[in-house]
Amino acid sequence: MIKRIGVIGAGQMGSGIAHVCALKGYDIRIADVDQAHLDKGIDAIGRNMDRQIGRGMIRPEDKDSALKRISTSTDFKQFADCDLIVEAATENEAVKREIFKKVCVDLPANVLLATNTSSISVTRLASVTDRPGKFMGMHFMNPVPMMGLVELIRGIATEEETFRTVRDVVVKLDKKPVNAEDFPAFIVNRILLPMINEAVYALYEGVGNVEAIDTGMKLGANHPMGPLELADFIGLDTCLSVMQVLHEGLADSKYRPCPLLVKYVEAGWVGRKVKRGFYDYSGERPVPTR
Ligand SMILES: NC(=O)c1ccc[n+]([C@@H]2O[C@H](COP(=O)([O-])OP(=O)(O)OC[C@H]3O[C@@H](n4cnc5c(N)ncnc54)[C@H](O)[C@@H]3O)[C@@H](O)[C@H]2O)c1
Repeated sequence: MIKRIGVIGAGQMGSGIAHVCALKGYDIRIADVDQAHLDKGIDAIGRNMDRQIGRGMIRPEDKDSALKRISTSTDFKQFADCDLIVEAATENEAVKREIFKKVCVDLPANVLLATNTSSISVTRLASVTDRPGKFMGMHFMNPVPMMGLVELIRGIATEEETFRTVRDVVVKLDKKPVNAEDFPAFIVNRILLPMINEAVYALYEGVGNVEAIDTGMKLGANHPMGPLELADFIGLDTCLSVMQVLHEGLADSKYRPCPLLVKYVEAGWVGRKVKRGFYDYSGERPVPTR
């Protein structure tokens, strides 16, 4: 039975996961590289809960009790009394491998580990831990409080009990679990990210400008967000990492990341989180950059 959940990474996904788990009564411990990232994550949780209060989805007292259930530290030792740890750090395999090696030091053997990776092999990440049987993929969607789906991915060694326990948590969070096999980018991003990459190619080749491409897909395909707006929301660094995993993992040129996407990431224009991506977010309204 899971009561206490550790979250590694206080970015948009880690803070979202902590948010929904705390509202459902789980005690939460969050870690990040420094206190500034942790404080930013806690601020985001508070702001997003205020938005839910404004929409009548939760009560102010729900926010207060959920925030009291969350603690933060840069030290992984805080996870010693957790039942499950969900890793939601930067989408970079080397970073995640280091985290999983480090978190296993002195961690009680019964603690389950999950990764929120968008694309990286769950089996490979599990292999650096001391407990591949107690490891699996738990892929939440962004923004976590709004999105109803969680992809569940078994690594080759994942034990049935691990899978059932993590699945129960997802159901308790009122999210719909779907099972995906451990192939690069699983189901949702295998389909979504090549579409986003294609939109960047359309921009790169001058088929349309940012506004035309996003309006085209919103009104022409009934998508709630245009692909470039969505890319900025996901984070262009994450989009590029997923395309690289698809390209390398499936060895098919159809997944080649668009050079313009690479350039934006090289420039540090990684989307909404830095106020600059395919749109400029520094003013009151997003302004297309091309
Ligand atoms: N952005 C999305 O739409 C989305 C959706 C689903 C899954 N994901 C996945 O979730 C994960 C996080 O993505 P995000 O969008 O929250 O990224 P983000 O850039 O918003 O946050 C990443 C956080 O990880 C922290 N971090 C980096 N190295 C760390 C370390 N060694 N120890 C502890 N913390 C560390 C960073 O400081 C940062 O706060 C990635 O694996 C990503 O692929 C993202």
